[in-house]
Amino acid sequence: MFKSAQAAKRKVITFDDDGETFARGNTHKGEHTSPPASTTPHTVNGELNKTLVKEHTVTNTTTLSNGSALSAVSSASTDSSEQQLTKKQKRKLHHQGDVRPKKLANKEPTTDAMIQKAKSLKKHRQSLPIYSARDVIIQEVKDNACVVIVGETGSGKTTQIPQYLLEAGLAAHGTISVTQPRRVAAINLAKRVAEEVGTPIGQKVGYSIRFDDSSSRESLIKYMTDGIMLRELLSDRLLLRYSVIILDEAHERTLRTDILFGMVKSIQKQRQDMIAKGRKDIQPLKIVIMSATLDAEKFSEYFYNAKIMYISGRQFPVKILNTVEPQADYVDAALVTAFQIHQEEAPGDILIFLTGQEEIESLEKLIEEYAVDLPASVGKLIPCPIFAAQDSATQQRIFEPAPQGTRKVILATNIAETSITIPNIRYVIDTGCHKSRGYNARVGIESLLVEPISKSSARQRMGRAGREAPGLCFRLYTEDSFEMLEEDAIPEIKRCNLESAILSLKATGIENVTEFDFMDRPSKSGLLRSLEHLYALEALDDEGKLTEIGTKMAAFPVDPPYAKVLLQSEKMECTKEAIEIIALLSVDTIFSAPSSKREEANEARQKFTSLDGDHLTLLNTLRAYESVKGDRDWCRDNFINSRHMRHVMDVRKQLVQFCERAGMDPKKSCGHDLEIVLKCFLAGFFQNTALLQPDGTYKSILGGGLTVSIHPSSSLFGKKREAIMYNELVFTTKHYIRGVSALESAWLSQAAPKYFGQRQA
Ligand SMILES: Nc1ncnc2c1ncn2[C@@H]1O[C@H](COP(=O)(O)OP(=O)(O)OP(=O)(O)O)[C@@H](O)[C@H]1O
Repeated sequence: MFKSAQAAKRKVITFDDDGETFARGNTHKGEHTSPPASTTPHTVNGELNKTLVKEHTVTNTTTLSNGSALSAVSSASTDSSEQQLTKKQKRKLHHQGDVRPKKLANKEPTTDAMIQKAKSLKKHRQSLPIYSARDVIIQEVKDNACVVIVGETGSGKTTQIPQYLLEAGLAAHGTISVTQPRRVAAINLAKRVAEEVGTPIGQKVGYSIRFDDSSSRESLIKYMTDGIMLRELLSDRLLLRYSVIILDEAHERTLRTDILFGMVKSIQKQRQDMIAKGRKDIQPLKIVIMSATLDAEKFSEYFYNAKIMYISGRQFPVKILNTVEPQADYVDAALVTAFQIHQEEAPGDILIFLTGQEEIESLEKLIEEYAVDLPASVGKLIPCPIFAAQDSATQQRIFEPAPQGTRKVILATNIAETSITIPNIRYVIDTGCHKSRGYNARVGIESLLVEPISKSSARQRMGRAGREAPGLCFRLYTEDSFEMLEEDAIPEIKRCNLESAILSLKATGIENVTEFDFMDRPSKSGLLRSLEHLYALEALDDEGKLTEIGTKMAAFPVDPPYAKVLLQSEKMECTKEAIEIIALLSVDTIFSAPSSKREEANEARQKFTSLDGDHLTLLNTLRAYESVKGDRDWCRDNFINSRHMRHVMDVRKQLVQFCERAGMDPKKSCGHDLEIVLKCFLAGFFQNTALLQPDGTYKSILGGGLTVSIHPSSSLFGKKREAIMYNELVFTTKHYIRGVSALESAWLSQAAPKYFGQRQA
């Protein structure tokens, strides 16, 4: 690796300049080429933005593609749907346009500035490729119970379609909800659409993510994570407050989205049946499935042969450049490429896709180190990390503009891969890798391994450029390697722990989860293992029915073992401490340890370290933090991440509310008798235990006695205790455990007599 910016400059990565340019439409090689973005003035307006409606032959499909004005409608079916929109009907639509916004108009504190901003964005909205398909989309959604929409990244699906449906009156009987797999997307899309609508966030347009609800009963468009939608199902089994549910980024096939597919499909049917039986108080539910990279036929089939609409056309071209040679070290290659771009390409920020926090932080340091040597004429290069373990406020920093004369380089995991528009991104560097979560149902162990991404992911990554101007996408792998990638990732439901999902299904009244209408069936062993664990947690009874404990557990916004801890804490009179520790565990870590000051940081941490392990160490730290009222200087001096601590306080507040709602007293404390807290955690984590072996290693109780290693970040790293409990076991380079505390082995059978009794039998 090079040691200075000059050296960085000398080392060069060669990219194949014959790379295709994705000027529009789908992403098949060679289909839509145009000259390199950097050398071609983009001739998008007036050509690429136009949208043609034409018939797709085989299935019940409408293709909306580039090349001609909307008036050049050629298909019989879409012809008629467009022609059906006569002036009179258009007026009617306009007239129908939602009665509620009018009522709201008086109440909303819409400022002139907001209205002006919305006006200025109107032109942009109308320049989006999707705009010329507006009326057809509205008509198709009105005419069909379910529609699948496939449109190029950046074409305007996520921000525009909900607004079109709102404008067409489809929120008259309920909110239009848009689900997102990631919270950062939910927040930013809502903010953008609120701006476009011209109202403050949280009113007409809102969002809801775990521990942060910025929506109201008056919200007509609501962006939310798929997890929140599942939670809402617990209190509104027919999702009656929604008139339209848009399941966005459906290609991601997260576990929760897959469960939602089945749930909304069934809810739509139930509502239809009720209406057929004459229920005047029930309205039909519309379902829209969206993505840029989707196996549309499969989704259509699942949703009763739903109508498919293809919308092609992207705003700006993105040229793809593959490396000529495979890269042995993609982090190094990303570093070199970033400096190459910075020194040779036109202004515009860079977005690099990496696999995880550690990699991001190490590249951040390298960039900072080398950027110091850059000549003044080049301007600064400022790294800006984003990964899932950050709190939402930290994640928002990537959206802040870089100071004038500097260039921002965002270092992201695949958290930034779909949905979001990060202003000023012109260059994407795709390492071609991500961390993929796996689950071995036989032994019940999760793994997190670096693996190649799918073609679909590569296209989404590329699509983060070309949203405000032409872009370049540097793929740090060869074109042949791209061709060898899988088309789509394996759905999470086939490779994940299913406990949360099963608990949600049971809590919404689905007794026999094995017969649930899954789009892709999870493995039998995965289902059985999760059912067994829920039984051991006493969430299910001998017949697999949800118990009272299980019902209560499902109401908490945390994974089943944590929910069990909260419930147990009431009996053991340590709810205060249980809430606090769970809140502390909700962030990746509350400690900061810059590599240049690692020793100092370790020393500072000793002050809070408990001999009993991480749970009580965290609690000690919280107590110290509270005693100084969260003073920032104190945090800095003690290497505590103050942002993460504020997030912890926020989560604590929310958990307190959940406990109160469940009729518990969140102030119940065990005082100084902290052994009780560890016993309480054991009620949820009795399976996550390991025993010390004569050779000094630890063997897990789960998975037939695996050798597990305490993670170096744990306060028990290198320590020997008779028995230990952990919150997390993940296979990376070895079986690492995190969130570790010491136990007495005698506590085990007391904590879960059912489980340990069975095992001994
Ligand atoms: N926060 C924002 N700031 C600036 N421009 C934005 C923002 N959000 C959206 N846009 C603009 O609106 C366009 C459409 O964005 P939208 O998210 O609706 O596209 P999409 O088709 O859903 O893309 P994807 O498939 O990548 O999610 C973007 O290309 C960009 O030009």
